Amino acid sequence: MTPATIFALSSGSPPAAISVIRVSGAAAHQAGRAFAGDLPPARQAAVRELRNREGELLDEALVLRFDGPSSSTGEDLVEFHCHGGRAVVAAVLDALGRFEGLRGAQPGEFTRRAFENGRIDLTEAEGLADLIEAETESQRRSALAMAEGGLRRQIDAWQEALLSLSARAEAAIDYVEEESVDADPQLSRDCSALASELRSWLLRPRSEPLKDGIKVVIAGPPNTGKSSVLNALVGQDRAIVTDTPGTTRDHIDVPLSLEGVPLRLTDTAGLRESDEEVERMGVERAGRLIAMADVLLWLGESAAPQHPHLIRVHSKSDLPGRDCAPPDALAVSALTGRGLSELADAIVREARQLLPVEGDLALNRRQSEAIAEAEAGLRSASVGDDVVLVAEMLRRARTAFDRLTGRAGVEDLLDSLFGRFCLGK
Ligand SMILES: Nc1nc2c(c(=O)[nH]1)N(C=O)[C@@H](CNc1ccc(C(=O)N[C@@H](CCC(=O)O)C(=O)O)cc1)CN2
Ligand SMILES: Nc1nc2c(ncn2[C@@H]2O[C@H](COP(=O)(O)OP(=O)(O)OP(=O)(O)O)[C@@H](O)[C@H]2O)c(=O)[nH]1
Ligand SMILES: [Mg+2]
Repeated sequence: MTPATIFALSSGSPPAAISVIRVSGAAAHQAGRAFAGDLPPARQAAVRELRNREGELLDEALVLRFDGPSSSTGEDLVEFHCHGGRAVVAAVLDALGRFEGLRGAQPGEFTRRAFENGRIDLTEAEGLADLIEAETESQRRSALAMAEGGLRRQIDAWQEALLSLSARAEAAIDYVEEESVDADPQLSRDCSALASELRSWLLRPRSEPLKDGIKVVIAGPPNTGKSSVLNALVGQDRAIVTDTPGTTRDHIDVPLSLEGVPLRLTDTAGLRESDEEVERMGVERAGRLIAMADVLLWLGESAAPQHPHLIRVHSKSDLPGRDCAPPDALAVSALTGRGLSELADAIVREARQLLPVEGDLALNRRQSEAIAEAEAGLRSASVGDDVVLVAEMLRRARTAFDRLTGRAGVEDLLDSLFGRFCLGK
């Protein structure tokens, strides 16, 4: 059965200067012609009057036609670039809904069709979802590399290598018609080499920190100026500042992008023994947050906790007698702004070490798990002494890659992936 023809507003919510409405599916061209009079040649834009069934003019719009399979969905597709007024968009969507065989699209349904029609694989669809959610430069670059097939091409190369390993194993089986056939040592070595290549990919930083932000926690004794440093870095009065020690209780979380590096800054309660219950709870939380910090900013003179990414801050350096910072600390004043840009630089430097290297593809959890599965198959194949088992292990690795690209066994995850998209994508 041919899938329904779907339509949706693909651009942001009106009012807007222009709104793009897309129609994809077997009935798209017919509906487009009925709506716009006629359609321009494929991949060319033309201005058309859009009229409803009664002949009433709804809008003057730029119209684009794409002929499947050469379209983003792989189906026949029409785009209307309308004036972006609320009523215009509502009238155009309403008119489209009246055409036979057309229905409103679900979120992500255009992309899902692109996947189902083989225009993109699952890793590219994941990249597109991340691209639409990207808020920083590094997120954008990383998502785009995935969306335009960076990982897919790599997987294709691995699949090809696997296929030739499998062919060698199968050939050995066919050659000797015995129950058990000794493995070929060269084949074992080649399996092991491919397994090691996969391992090197698994050892790289993952993509999640790029999306969620590196956790930068500001901690230290009470009244050392932690909340003031947070406010100064963010450039906004987010945390309450008073001269009373113990002001901050609940932690304050602020997303922040510095030089395209995504961060989550957290201000915590000043650490001290307290008889007061709320403060004690705050201090407890601070302890947990310090333990989970990716980067720790430590304010105060007392011994800092052990941390692999520690930045010591000598705060209030504008005050008399606090002019000079210890050699391992940065002199900062939230009041005058002294040292703030050095502090920002230091944070960015530490955070970068925890993020994927620019230009390297970073894997998400699902992708890592599939590659780990393929690696396990290859490792077993490399130590297998019976070539029948070796062939079986290589098949297991191939299946893992098929799941990674969405060629097999992924029905369960399609709804959750495509549900991440906005309507019209
Ligand atoms: N107006 C508009 N802008 C858009 C999109 C869109 O659908 N409409 N896109 C939506 O994702 C993105 C662009 N991606 C696209 C990907 C493939 C094709 C496409 O027609 N591909 C054909 C033909 C390639 C060619 O020869 O130029 C193909 O691959 O066969 C179009 C857009 C972002 N901007
Ligand atoms: N002169 C000067 N005063 C500062 C500076 N930073 C903070 N202060 C003052 O120090 C006091 C405490 O600042 P906060 O930022 O609330 O300190 P805190 O570490 O968050 O304190 P708690 O939340 O109680 O742990 C306030 O009176 C601030 O105005 C600074 O750079 N220079
Ligand atoms: Mg505070």
